[in-house]
Amino acid sequence: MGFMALQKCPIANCHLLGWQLEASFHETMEENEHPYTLINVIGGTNGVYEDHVEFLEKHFKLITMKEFTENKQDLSHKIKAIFMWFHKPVVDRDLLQSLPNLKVIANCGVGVDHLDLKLISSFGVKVANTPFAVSNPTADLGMALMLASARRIVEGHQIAVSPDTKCFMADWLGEEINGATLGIIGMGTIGYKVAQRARAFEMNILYHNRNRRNEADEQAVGAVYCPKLEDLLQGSDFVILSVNLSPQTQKLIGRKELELMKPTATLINISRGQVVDQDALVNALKNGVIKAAALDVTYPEPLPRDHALLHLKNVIITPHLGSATSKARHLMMRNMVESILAGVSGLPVPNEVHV
Ligand SMILES: O=CC(=O)O
Repeated sequence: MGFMALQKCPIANCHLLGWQLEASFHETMEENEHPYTLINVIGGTNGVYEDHVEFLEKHFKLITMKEFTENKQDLSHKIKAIFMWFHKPVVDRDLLQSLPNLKVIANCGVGVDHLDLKLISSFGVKVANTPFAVSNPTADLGMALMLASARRIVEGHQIAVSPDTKCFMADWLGEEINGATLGIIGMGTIGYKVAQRARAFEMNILYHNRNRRNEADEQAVGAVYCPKLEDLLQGSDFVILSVNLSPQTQKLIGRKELELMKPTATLINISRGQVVDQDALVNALKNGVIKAAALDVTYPEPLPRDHALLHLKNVIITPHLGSATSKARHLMMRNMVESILAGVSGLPVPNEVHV
């Protein structure tokens, strides 16, 4: 059944890895031994696919947080892995202390800012994430937000469907991204994939990153390194944020940075809401300091319904859709399953996140 579930998965190039791990896992498993996995919620409506649940259930007894909380004494020694789907369950010192045989936490998505990696590692537990599954769809979404904002697609839709619309306006204009300058803050895998896409749209590309990319990478997308963030902010028509959230990137874009941007510029955020000082952003958008913002992430998510960002005409907000494609979600699940199988078998954990 597990292998059938693998075959159903559309991500063909992962079959072998999954199968190998499955086979080696069996070799290390005692007859009838079942490592337990703590899983927060299962069921299609929560985005956990039934075929992957079947696959997990072949190897693990799945325990929900509710079951665990109700029967801690019996279960705590048996649990070897945590399947963390969209930041749940919350992993804190109390939970780690109550799971002495925990080996691995498989986290969906790339961001691990919700995990205390040092604390987890001090318990001898490994963490894995799913960076490759999310990078293409997140970069796509960055482009989609940039285009939607530049071409006023959301406003256009509202006009097209409004019962008050009698005729379409010839003077209702947006901007072209072709020939414009895109500043990419955070040139990791996602940032680089944004650059590849922007290159195809014939944009000029500036980037700012902790480390400069090698010359071949820069040349392949025509990206110019800006060691100083100010230079990127001053020179860009669109600024996209694709950094990890860390103490260094918290409120990286505040009032001072927004004031350095062109009054015609648009800020796009596909990283984490906390990278932007939202009060400063609201002021900048209200006062014409920058032209517009397109945000896939906010702080908190969702924003309170009376939050100013929800009521500004020059803002587009999507509900954290970066990895929200069926292809990405399947691949995330598969990668998590692979990491759990490896972690409980004492094999090197694919996509391990190091402290
Ligand atoms: O937010 C999405 C992720 O962390 O992958």
